[in-house]
Amino acid sequence: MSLLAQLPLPLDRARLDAIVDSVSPTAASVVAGLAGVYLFVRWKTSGLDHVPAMGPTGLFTSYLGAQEYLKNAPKVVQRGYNKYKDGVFRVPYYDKWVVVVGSQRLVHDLRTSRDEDLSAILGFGAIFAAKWTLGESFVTNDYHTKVIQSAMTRSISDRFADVKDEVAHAFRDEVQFADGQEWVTLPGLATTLRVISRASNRLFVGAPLCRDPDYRDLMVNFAIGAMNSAKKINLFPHWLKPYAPALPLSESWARSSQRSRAISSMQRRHLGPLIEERLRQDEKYGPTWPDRPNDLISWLLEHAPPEERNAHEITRRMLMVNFVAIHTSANSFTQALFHLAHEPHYAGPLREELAAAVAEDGWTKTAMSRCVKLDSFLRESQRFNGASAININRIVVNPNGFTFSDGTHLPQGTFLAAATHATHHDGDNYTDPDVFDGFRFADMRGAGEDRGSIKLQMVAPDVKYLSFGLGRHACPGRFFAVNELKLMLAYVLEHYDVKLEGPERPPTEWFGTLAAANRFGKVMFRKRTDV
Ligand code: HEM
Repeated sequence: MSLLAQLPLPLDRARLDAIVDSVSPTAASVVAGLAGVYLFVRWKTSGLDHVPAMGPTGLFTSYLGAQEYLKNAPKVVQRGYNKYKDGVFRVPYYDKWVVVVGSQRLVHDLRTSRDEDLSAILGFGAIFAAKWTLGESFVTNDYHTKVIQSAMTRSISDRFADVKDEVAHAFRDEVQFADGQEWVTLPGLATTLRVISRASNRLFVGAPLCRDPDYRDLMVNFAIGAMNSAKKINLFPHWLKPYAPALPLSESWARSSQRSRAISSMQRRHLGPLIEERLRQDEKYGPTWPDRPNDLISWLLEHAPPEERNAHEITRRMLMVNFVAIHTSANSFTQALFHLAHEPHYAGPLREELAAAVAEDGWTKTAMSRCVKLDSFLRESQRFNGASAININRIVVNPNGFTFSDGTHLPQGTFLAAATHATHHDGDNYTDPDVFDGFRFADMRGAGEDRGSIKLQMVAPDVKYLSFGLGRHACPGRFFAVNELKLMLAYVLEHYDVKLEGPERPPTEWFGTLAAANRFGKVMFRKRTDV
């Protein structure tokens, strides 16, 4: 059976067969020859023979392992973790072996590693096939990360009221009741995506643009297109990746012409005039003119290298930031919403806590940080569901390789990651790890001084809680994300009762290593009468 024929995805078989049939015998021999050389080189040069493998390691048989991994990534990682929890093991991808770090001591080595040894941005770039989905500059200059860490995080308090206002408007627009209708049923993920995109963009570009349906659709479609394309491009070996976007197997969106069109539409129809006006004012008055908007456009312009201080490149950066912000947050919120709808008994204590915090501090960031149960509920949902079987993706860039504190050595070019899902479901780390316990972290924080401690808060990564990564490259957007998610859940709790249509919580959907909230899961909303 050919390798293409073995791809286990929802690919259109008829189209696939047509492509294979249309290839001439000469072209087929050339491709087969190249593939043979590639496989041989890949097999000989991985330099990972000392790392135990999950699945066959033969020249061709490792692809069967890759097929199995694509279908059952969390199970394969779990098997490796059960066996090699104190060390490392490797799992087969179609284009490489990935070394998975199980041991907490070695995960700590990841946390403290230097960029000269392990590259996070190259790891991130590989996962999202950034070269073909977001553009090369995402990897070559990640100044947007510094912007998020500094100006954006500093502005959360100042812009809190705006984001709260947008959350309220967005939910009111989404959850519409006909006359006399008691319950309204909505798709969880799609509804959340629209609310998150508005709330985030209230911070990024302000109103009314954040509400413009055309702007929102361009942003969300870019994010969805990039994600879907990355998943498919990563099924191809490195040498075929440049051609992958042109094949009918991958999203037409990933072709550079389509991507350029998406960026141009956003620039022409929405962001271009705003950015150009901002540049004109900056030129005239310097970067501190009165009423200069405190938003992402201003922050990016302050930090962009000179060659990127133009409408096209800033538009591209805005799309990149939306890409990293929207999917992750929407996924996290939808999972938490499914939990609340599945177990509505959590609503009472959460509402009580919220009412007390708001009575004390009003609708502020300080009030949100008082909501220990709300924080715990969201953190537990991220622990329980996660977004990936493995994360903290790194690539060894030091030509001398990377050596862990237990002496395990990995050569330059090795791709590695931590066993997030298995760590989150390890009975040594959490009591009853496979049970969703919304107030788990609130209970762990206790009632004394530790209650206010940052240690078990949602924003605080540690070796047992890896949803935001770890170390210097831990998610810089997490401070904003957590406040936004709390505001959204707080709004839902205050204004609606929620429940599911059926008895089962919509199961998480897996694509290879990536986990996502169920696309088809629905949530029912009822207006609360006592507010
Ligand atoms: C619940 C929502 C979110 C989750 C679960 C999440 C998760 C993550 C994870 C796992 C990483 C990789 C960390 C590592 O490798 O150690 C990451 C990196 C990153 N995230 Fe988030 N994220 C979220 C929201 C956001 C938001 C709202 C933004 C921007 C406003 C953002 C911007 C970024 C950026 C720029 C990086 C790359 C950091 C670097 O390479 O140094 N994220 N995120």
